[in-house]
Amino acid sequence: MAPTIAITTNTEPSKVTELVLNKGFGVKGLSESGITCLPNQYIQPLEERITVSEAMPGGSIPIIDMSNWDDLKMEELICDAAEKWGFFQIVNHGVPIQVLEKVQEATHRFFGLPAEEKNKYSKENSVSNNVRYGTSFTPQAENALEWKDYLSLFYVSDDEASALWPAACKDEALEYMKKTELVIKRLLGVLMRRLNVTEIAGEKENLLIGSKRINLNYYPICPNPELTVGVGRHSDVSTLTILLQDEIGGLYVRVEESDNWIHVPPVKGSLVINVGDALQIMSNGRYKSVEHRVAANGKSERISVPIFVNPRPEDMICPFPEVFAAGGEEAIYKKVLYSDYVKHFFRKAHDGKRTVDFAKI
Ligand SMILES: COc1cc(/C=C/C(=O)SCCNC(=O)CCNC(=O)[C@H](O)C(C)(C)COP(=O)(O)OP(=O)(O)OC[C@H]2O[C@@H](n3cnc4c(N)ncnc43)[C@H](O)[C@@H]2OP(=O)(O)O)ccc1O
Ligand SMILES: O=C(O)CCC(=O)C(=O)O
Ligand SMILES: [Fe+2]
Repeated sequence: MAPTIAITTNTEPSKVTELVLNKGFGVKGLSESGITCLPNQYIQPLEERITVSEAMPGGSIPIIDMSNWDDLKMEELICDAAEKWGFFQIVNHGVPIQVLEKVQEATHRFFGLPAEEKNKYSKENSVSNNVRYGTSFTPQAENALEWKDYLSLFYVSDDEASALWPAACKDEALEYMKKTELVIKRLLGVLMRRLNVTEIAGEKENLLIGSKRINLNYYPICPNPELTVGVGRHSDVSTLTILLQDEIGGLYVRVEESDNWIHVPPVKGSLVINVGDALQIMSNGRYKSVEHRVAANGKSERISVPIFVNPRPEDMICPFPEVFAAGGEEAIYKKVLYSDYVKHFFRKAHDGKRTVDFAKI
């Protein structure tokens, strides 16, 4: 049910916070309350807004067909894309389309629940830190809020997921995680070969795929999309992110340290893959964890479902020794405890690539 309070640009910030955060309506509740203009705390500074003029026309991140695993050309395309763009899309990846559609339906089902149901999983109310319903990114640290609600699920075991994840989405989220396991291992196998890492087992397996987090992102219709963002510029802190987006579009990726951004067009049945900070660190900067952001939309709601594949929280991460096999290359990142790295990321507002400076020598 939509909240009954009338919200305008000048509604007292505390009233907006009460509704969105404390009562758990999220920005979805704001959007459905009938607001016709954006409350002040969502207005982003000019330099953070997404303008079409910055978007590079014509260019595109690679779309890679994965139907033939023995194809050496495919391996080259994957590694080249991870080095140059940090982003690519995959098609014919082996994850059944029904699994993708079901997790999208489940995402709509979860966000369609009444606010008091969703709010049982807020930071304050959730029985576990591994299940969290929230809004924006880090509302307590942000000067301007972002137009997004999310549910974040940290995977520990099937039993824990069964017991703690919301019934509206747990089976579908788990199935999506399971059915993407093979393609994740294959992608990492390919990426590791170029770094002279021949086997993903033992410690390497922990460092590359030791933990997983799945987020369900919901971007409601926004009354002034040009004044705010769905997600601000950031790079993921994962090893690799597997992202399922719907048909709406709005994800932009920074082009090689320029001020240009490129749109990632929705391709039915595809998955968007991006390198995260942990892999940038472990590859000593060879693979790029690239800034990306999401525009708000004035006409349609949008959902996306990223799986963040990560080291385990207790792992120390640093460049793999194999990367230096050829000699002559110096380490540019030091050893950091992965959970310290993630906490550093979560405790500040989105600020683009500066998170990785935390691990710079
Ligand atoms: C939300 O919008 C987002 C999210 C993203 C995410 C991009 C990613 O790459 S996520 C992948 C991150 N990697 C992992 O989760 C695996 C490793 N996990 C860990 O190290 C730990 O589980 C932990 C995440 C550090 C949490 O450990 P815990 O001991 O429970 O620590 P806390 O003290 O409770 O939390 C630390 C700090 O982080 C905040 N936080 C925790 N979980 C989340 C979450 N799911 N979403 C947002 N924030 C979270 C928590 O509030 C704490 O901050 P305080 O200020 O309260 O101390 C990309 C873009 C987006 O827009
Ligand atoms: O919604 C999207 O397309 C991307 C979301 C994202 O970057 C994230 O959740 O880390
Ligand atoms: Fe991201």
